[in-house]
Amino acid sequence: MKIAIVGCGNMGMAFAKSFLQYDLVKKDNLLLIEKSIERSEALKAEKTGVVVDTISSRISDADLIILSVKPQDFSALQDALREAIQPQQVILSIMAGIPISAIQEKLNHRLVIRAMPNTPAMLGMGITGFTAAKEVDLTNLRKVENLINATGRSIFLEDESMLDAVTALSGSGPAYFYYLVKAMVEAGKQMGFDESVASLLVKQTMLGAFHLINTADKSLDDLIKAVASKGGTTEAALKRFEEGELADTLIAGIKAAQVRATELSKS
Ligand SMILES: NC(=O)C1=CN([C@@H]2O[C@H](COP(=O)(O)OP(=O)(O)OC[C@H]3O[C@@H](n4cnc5c(N)ncnc54)[C@H](OP(=O)(O)O)[C@@H]3O)[C@@H](O)[C@H]2O)C=CC1
Ligand SMILES: O=C(O)[C@@H]1CCC=N1
Repeated sequence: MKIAIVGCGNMGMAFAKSFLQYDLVKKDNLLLIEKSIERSEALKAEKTGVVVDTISSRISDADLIILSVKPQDFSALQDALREAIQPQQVILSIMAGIPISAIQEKLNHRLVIRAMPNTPAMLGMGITGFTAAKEVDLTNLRKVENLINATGRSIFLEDESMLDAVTALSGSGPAYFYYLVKAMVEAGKQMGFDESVASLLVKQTMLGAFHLINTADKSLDDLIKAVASKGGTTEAALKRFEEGELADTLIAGIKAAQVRATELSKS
C-alpha cells in the first residue's frame, strides 16, 4: 500500500509511525508532505518516509491520502490536491469539523473517509471515531479501518454529525485530563510538596484509579463511594466541587467544544 500524509505534525506523524510500527506501509511508500521547513528537516533526519514540502503529481501514486493539516489550512491546499488527485484514491481526513460533503465538493472527489482520533494514538492507545461517504466500498473501508486500528481502537459511526461529539469528547479529551492532573499537581504544590513529589502522587493516583475503573466490577458512583467515607476528607472535597458546579462546568466545556467543531464545519 502507498500512503501520502499531508500535514505531518502531531497527528499525521502519530499515524505514520503506527503504520510503520505494524509494517502496514514501507518507508519508501510513505510520502510525507510537510510545509514547515523545521519539521520537514526533522522528518528527513529521522528517515521516517519520503519527505517533500508541497503537493505535486507524486501524490497521484498513493492509494490513500491522509489530510492532517489544521482545518483552517485546508482551503490553501485544496486546489493543488484537486489537480493531482486520481478517481480511485481514497481520502482520509482527520481535520476537525470539516464535513465529508465539503471535502468532496472542494476536491471534486467522492471517496472520502472522515475520522477523529486523539493524541494517545502516538502510543497506539488512541480511540478514533470514523465514518465514510456512501461511495466508499467495504474493501476500502476495511483497509482504512485496519490502518486506524494500528493507532489504537476505533468506532464506526453511521451518523456523521456525531463526529463533532467525538471530537469534543475523545478528540479533545486528553487535554481535559491533563487540565485536571495539572490542577491536582498545583493543589499539591500549594500544600507544600515539591512539583516532582506532587506530580508522582497525582500521576500514580490517576493511573491506579483508571485501572480500577476498568477492572473493579463497580459503577463510577460505587467507586466514588468506596473512597468517600461518611464525614471524611473526600466528602469535603466533593461538596466543594458540587458548590462550584464542577461537573456542570466540565459538561458545558465539552459541549462548547462540540459547538466549535460545528462552527469549523461552516467556516
Ligand atoms: N492534536 C490533536 O489532539 C488532534 C488533532 N486533530 C486534527 O488533526 C489535524 C492536525 O492537527 P495537529 O497534528 O495537532 O496539527 P499540527 O500543527 O501539529 O500539524 C499540522 C502540520 O501541517 C502543516 N501544514 C499546514 N499546511 C500544509 C500544507 N499545505 N501542506 C503540508 N503541510 C501543511 C503544518 O505546518 P505549519 O505549522 O507550518 O502550518 C503542521 O506542521 C487538525 O485538523 C486537527 O483538527 C484530530 C484529532 C486530535
Ligand atoms: O483542538 C482541536 O481543534 C483538535 C481537534 C481535537 C483535538 N484537537
